[in-house]
Amino acid sequence: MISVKEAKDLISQHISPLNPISIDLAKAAGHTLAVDIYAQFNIPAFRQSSMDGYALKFEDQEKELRIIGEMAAGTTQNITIQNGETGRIFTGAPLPNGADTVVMQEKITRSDDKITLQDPNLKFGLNVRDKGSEIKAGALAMEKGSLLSPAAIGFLAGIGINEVSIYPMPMVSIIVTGKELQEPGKPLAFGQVYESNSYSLAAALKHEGISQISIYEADDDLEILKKVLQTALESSDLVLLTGGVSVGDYDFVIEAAAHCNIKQVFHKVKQKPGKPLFFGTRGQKLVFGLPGNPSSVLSCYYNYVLPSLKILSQKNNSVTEVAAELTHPYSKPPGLTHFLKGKYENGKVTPLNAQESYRLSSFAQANCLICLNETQAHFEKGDILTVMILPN
Ligand SMILES: Nc1nc2c(c(=O)[nH]1)N[C@H]1C(S)=C(S)[C@@H](COP(=O)(O)OP(=O)(O)OC[C@H]3O[C@@H](n4cnc5c(N)ncnc54)[C@H](O)[C@@H]3O)O[C@H]1N2
Ligand code: MOO
Repeated sequence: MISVKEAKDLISQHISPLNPISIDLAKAAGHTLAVDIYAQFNIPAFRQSSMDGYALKFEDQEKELRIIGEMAAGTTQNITIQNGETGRIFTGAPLPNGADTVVMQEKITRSDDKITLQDPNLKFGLNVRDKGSEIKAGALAMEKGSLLSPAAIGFLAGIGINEVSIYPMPMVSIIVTGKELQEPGKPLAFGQVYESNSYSLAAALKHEGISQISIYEADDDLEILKKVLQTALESSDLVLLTGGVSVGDYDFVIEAAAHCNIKQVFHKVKQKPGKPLFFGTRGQKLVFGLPGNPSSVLSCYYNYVLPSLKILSQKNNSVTEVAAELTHPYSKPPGLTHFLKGKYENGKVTPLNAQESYRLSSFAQANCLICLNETQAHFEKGDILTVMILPN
């Protein structure tokens, strides 16, 4: 059995980013940019006013100025002003030729086609957005690796970009195994349990912006599982199986994976929950066999699957690790790393009740996983521990 660290290292050694694709800017939000983007144009493309007012030559500010025309936003024809002249102008409109400054309309007195200024704070170039002042043609607009946030999308649209090269999100298949599984909402017969792993996993994946998720059910039947796994592999970058990775007579994941030419990277990790975790690859495709207990599934998701998504999509999604002070003593046998469901607040962390891996009630209340190292058995109140803050 390998350690948690060895498992994490092995996973990262076997994953590379998905091949970038070009998509419409409008669909790119939440992705990571796969190339540097350079501005093609000066933005603004022309000198424009940032206020409703009057455009003038600054040197004329003391004079009475005659209005010789108007520039509205969107106008395609320019006017030219001479000394002693002004142009009525609106926010976003091009500056008339010859003008260098805009006075706000609140700061003038107008009579017929004449204005006089009362603006002691007027400066040369005031209320003018210079050509290229947002970005100059040829300048680096956004670096490869940047997150396409709403603001980034707006910025790129504003400099005329309509298509971007991004790292795609993986296409994911979830395969839940187990003859005992029943759909929530249906009556529960003797021996059945409600199927919850596909729900928690799909919710976690959607939280990361993954939308292409296929869910399959496979009975505890090797032939069915082989077929389902083969189908899932054909249409996915990442396959998450739950259940069937332990040593029971009906645990077929390892055998089905071998049959589907999945190269085993590891099986079993010195951890609780999630000891029988399996990880394998087929070419660029990744396969996780998550131990079926609902809490093991999620604990392994946050520890191994989420960091893998980060590499595939180049999106910074990882759980944050912080150091926190333990509020109560806690003991465990040495030999396995334990991940406890906990509550983190103001630098302190408290393990919750109901840590068993078949239970999710504590996980549903938790905001973190507390990492208890493999070799240590006793943890005292006040000990400083590593805590993984979970995404909401
Ligand atoms: N003799 C041993 N028995 C077990 C060992 C072991 O080392 N020796 N390991 C235990 C540990 S730890 C875990 S974790 C489980 C993992 O077993 P599997 O991955 O084979 O999972 P299953 O047996 O199929 O299911 C475990 C448990 O989870 C429930 N389950 C499964 N799928 C779902 C689902 N989609 N939704 C809700 N609940 C699910 C299932 O009914 C079982 O109760 O093995 C231990 N045994
Ligand atoms: O490792 Mo299992 O996940 O303890 O129940």
